[in-house]
Amino acid sequence: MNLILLGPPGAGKGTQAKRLEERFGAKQLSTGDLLRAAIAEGSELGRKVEGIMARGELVPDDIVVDLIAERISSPECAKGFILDGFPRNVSQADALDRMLGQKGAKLHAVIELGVDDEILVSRIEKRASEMEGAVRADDNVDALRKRLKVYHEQTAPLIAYYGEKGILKTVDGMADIDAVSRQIEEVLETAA
Ligand SMILES: Nc1ncnc2c1ncn2[C@@H]1O[C@H](COP(=O)(O)OP(=O)(O)O)[C@@H](O)[C@H]1O
Repeated sequence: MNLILLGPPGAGKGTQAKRLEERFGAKQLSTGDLLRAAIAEGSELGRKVEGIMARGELVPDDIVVDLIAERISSPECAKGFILDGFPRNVSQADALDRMLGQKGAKLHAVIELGVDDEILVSRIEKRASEMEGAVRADDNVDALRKRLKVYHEQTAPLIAYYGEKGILKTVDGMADIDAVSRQIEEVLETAA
């Protein structure tokens, strides 16, 4: 099962990706998590992306495309993958298409979690206040606004991109976590 979870920051992609991982044995690949791990390690890559991420901007395509290309063919993805945070623009989606073409693999579905901007801002503020000292560098209101702007300008066009390919499934991301999971299971049954 090869899936993409699409949706704005704070839509709950990570939470649903973890649940899908348990359910199907497919591997969650979160570019945000991979980049944060590189920063935590203090690697050259981490140093390169740290400031960009803190500002809520996108890191260069070649960096995230390489991160994904490396993992998608690894044994951990033997049962498939759940992409969370990638692709984030059309050029990344085209790169993914080429990668999958080379492997002879295909995407089963792209699941869009639909959420209102206002609800997102309050979710992120809540996340920031709950995490206190451990807050992510980009979980402040300015960076969030920037991330939402980038989402609308660069990532939202992927809704039409995958809609045209006939593999887009939209669920209501504002429902509670279990209800979102159930909706995803339902749309996957029809996608199989
Ligand atoms: N596919 C990607 N392309 C470019 N930058 C990315 C990508 N994935 C993650 N990032 C960087 O990591 C940051 C955090 O991403 P992520 O963890 O997915 O959080 P969120 O969905 O809450 O914004 C982004 O704002 C961006 O700087």
